[in-house]
Amino acid sequence: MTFSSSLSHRGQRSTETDRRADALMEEDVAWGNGFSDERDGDQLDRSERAALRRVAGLSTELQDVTEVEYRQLRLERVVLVGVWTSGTAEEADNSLAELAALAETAGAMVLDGVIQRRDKPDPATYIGSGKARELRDIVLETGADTVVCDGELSPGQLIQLEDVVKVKVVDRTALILDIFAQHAKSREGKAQVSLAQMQYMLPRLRGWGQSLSRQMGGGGSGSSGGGMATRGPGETKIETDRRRIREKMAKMRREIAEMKTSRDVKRQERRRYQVPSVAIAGYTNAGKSSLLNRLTGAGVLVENALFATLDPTVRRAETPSGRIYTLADTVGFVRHLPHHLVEAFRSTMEEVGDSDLILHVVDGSHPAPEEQLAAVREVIRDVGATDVPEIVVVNKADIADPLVVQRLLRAERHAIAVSTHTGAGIDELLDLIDRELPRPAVELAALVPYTDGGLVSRVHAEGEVLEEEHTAEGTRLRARVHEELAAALRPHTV
Ligand SMILES: Nc1nc2c(ncn2[C@@H]2O[C@H](COP(=O)(O)OP(=O)(O)OP(=O)(O)O)[C@@H](O)[C@H]2O)c(=O)[nH]1
Ligand SMILES: [Mg+2]
Repeated sequence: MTFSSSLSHRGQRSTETDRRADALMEEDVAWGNGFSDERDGDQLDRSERAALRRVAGLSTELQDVTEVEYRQLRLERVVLVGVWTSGTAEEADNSLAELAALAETAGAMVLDGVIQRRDKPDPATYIGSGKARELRDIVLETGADTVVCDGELSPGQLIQLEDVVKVKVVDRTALILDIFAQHAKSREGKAQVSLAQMQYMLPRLRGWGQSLSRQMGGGGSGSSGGGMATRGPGETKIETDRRRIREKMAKMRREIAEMKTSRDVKRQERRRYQVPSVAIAGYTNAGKSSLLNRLTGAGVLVENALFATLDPTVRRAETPSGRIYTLADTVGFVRHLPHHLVEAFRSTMEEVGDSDLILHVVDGSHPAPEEQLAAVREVIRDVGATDVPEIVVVNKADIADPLVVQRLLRAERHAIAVSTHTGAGIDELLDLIDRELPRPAVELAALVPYTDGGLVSRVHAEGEVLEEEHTAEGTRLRARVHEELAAALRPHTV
């Protein structure tokens, strides 16, 4: 392959897809490279991680220096395009604004965004063919190198739209997958994302026949009209690639299952000690990590980028009355979460379903907070977490329209307005958590000798002290505790 051929629009897709396909088929896909399970977000800031990612990406594709510069530029200049099929113009704008935020999170520079009103996406080119040609003009005017579509496109649509606009076309699903890949930190998170990427790419492999066959010196490369499958040696190569990806996926599923087991064990351990668990859920960028920081003082990564958090980070926290509970930060939800990702992240979300209380954080300053609440609830329903009590935490009260905050507080049965920035409402929230946490089952009275002081500390941490008095014989307690602790206290009960 000559460099000039890689500059043709076909070549662009080919080199990109070569790289992705190769990366997927390498024995060790980037996860599992020394990142431990315990890495949970406060170690690297995002620019460092992004820098790490870029270098790692280059090392697999580096062919010559000119090409490196070309690639770096290429990913960063995008034009967005959406098809507006239903709802108001404002909703359509919000959707595109969200796509812009996603693209920026992925490291792209957004140059322009266009929306087309139509009943349904065009089966051939997503937007109508006339609009596709206009889009081509915008691409030329702005010097964009990538078009990002606000939906999931079929392999055929991607290719046909690329043929018109003559730059790379990416859909929302691929974009979200890319962000997930950049941000997954734990071994399990990385494995889940890789699996989801493979699932997304498998049916799209056919369109890459050209590049794959060219790679092995097959005949298909320069021939015109070979956008879809090419026959001959390339076909065989694609079949081999498909089989290898399927094998890799099976292996990954097994490994994910094992990782899940070890996480379940940890969770059961927490259960055994009856530590109540609180999960912070909510739309991406709502302020979940900021809230975790406020409530626990943990230094978890916070930034104004979508999906800053991908792996659940679990912290120990304490209610004002001194009861211990765990507080888990979770990955942000987003509308139209690609189906594969809902599946892939099910295990992460199970944590939400398993918790005793959900703090559902919503950004009160967002133009459509109700939509975000609904989108998150849909996923919560998906993972069967509907029985878990929920507190709606309307965040960013410092910058939100007070009328919107009032509207939300009125509409939600169990809601509180806070600002993690100013700290407003946080004390009330802590009290609310204290009230909502499940009460330990056994109420008892005991006289614990001072020689057994450890037991008293446990009652404070794991149970709920109702009365306490220090007497000559020891500590006199009335408390609610869980079964196991009740058994330990039995010799001293009065
Ligand atoms: N003005 C204001 N900004 C806030 C508040 N809470 C969070 N933010 C900002 O909102 C952005 C997102 O905060 P995060 O805590 O990272 O949000 P998140 O929900 O964890 O986001 P993801 O992990 O990406 O899903 C950051 O820029 C925060 O500084 C608040 O109370 N007021
Ligand atoms: Mg976060």
